[in-house]
Amino acid sequence: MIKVGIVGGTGYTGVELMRLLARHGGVKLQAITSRKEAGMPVAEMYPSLRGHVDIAFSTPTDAKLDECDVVFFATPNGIAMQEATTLLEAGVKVIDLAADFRIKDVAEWEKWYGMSHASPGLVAEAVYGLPEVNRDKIRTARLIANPGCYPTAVQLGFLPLIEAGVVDASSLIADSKSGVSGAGRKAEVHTLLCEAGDNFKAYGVGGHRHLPEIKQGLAAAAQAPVGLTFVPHLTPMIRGIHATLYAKLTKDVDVQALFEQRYANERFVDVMPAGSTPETRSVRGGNTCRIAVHRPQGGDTVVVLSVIDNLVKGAAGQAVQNMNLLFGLPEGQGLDIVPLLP
Ligand SMILES: NC(=O)C1=CN([C@@H]2O[C@H](COP(=O)(O)OP(=O)(O)OC[C@H]3O[C@@H](n4cnc5c(N)ncnc54)[C@H](OP(=O)(O)O)[C@@H]3O)[C@@H](O)[C@H]2O)C=CC1
Ligand SMILES: CC(=O)N[C@@H](CCC(=O)OP(=O)(O)O)C(=O)O
Repeated sequence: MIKVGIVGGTGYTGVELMRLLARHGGVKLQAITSRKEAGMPVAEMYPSLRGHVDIAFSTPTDAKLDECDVVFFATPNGIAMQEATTLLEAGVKVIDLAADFRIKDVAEWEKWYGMSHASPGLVAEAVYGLPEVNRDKIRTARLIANPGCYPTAVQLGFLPLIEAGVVDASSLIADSKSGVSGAGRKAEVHTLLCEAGDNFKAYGVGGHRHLPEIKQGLAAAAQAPVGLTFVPHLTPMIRGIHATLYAKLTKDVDVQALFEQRYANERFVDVMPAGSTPETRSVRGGNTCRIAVHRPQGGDTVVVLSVIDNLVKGAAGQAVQNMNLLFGLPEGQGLDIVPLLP
């Protein structure tokens, strides 16, 4: 059994990790931290986990994380970078669900995240945990930078076109919408029901911190810099990301065949039949990224529709997928979930 620790167990990605790991079969939840709820049984705070998780939250200092085989950081940005070195030196693998190790250019990371990096020396070693791109590197890594939610949906949607070199990579557009759980469980005015319910708005139009992350991944695929306009929106749903992606074709290709070939062996990317429109509810609670590709009126604009559950393929599910790869387990273990409908 792999001994697992979770730092930040009271948040939405933390409780989602527990939901997935409780039915995984190959792990033992050894320690789950909370500063505010230390001492409280996990299942008392989250009755959905009654009968599945029988330990209590402990403080990060009491948690004996160095006795784990792997520690997930389901914490705000800036926490894992302070703790990772000690854990790695103790032989513990680290999966950071936050952004501390995602951007290879440390100065660029510091600019977007507004803080100094505490472990710049680890950034080069960290492997960006998008299995559909970096599977072999993930298998041998010690430190995983789990991708952001928007970056997962947007990169998986653009990658077949960029890798094949069939679009103008200087003028990509990603029009993306997220459910409110993407903002986490902390209390904030903009996520109150009366603010976010029955409402729809763009934010971060002038620049969102996921922009450099997406551009880094797409530039690696293009082997050249890319130009991207990325506009996120907050939608009045709890879970889900819907990314509508636009690119200009530079070659007349069968885009449906291109996507089907690229993802033929990818268990967690589903390319729908031509003409389909994926819905966020078709992936709710599951680890699948569901994609449809269109060429409206047969023109040279390709439109990709990409949906994920932000808490699963966009966070905790992808983190479990990465853990499975790190420990040589079947990649889909614990992730064979049929989404919840309606
Ligand atoms: N929500 C989403 O859809 C996605 C989130 N992410 C990223 O995952 C991370 C977690 O997100 P989410 O679960 O939504 O966040 P939440 O705000 O819901 O939870 C954050 C957790 O971190 C703990 N925490 C906060 N500060 C510290 C600290 N200084 N030291 C230790 N623990 C701390 C909190 O518990 P306590 O205060 O009790 O210690 C809480 O359990 C974030 O970095 C987020 O950006 C990534 C992709 C998608
Ligand atoms: C709806 C909402 O607020 N979403 C968050 C992004 C989700 C997230 O958790 O950011 P990381 O992936 O970088 O960790 C935001 O836009 O800030």
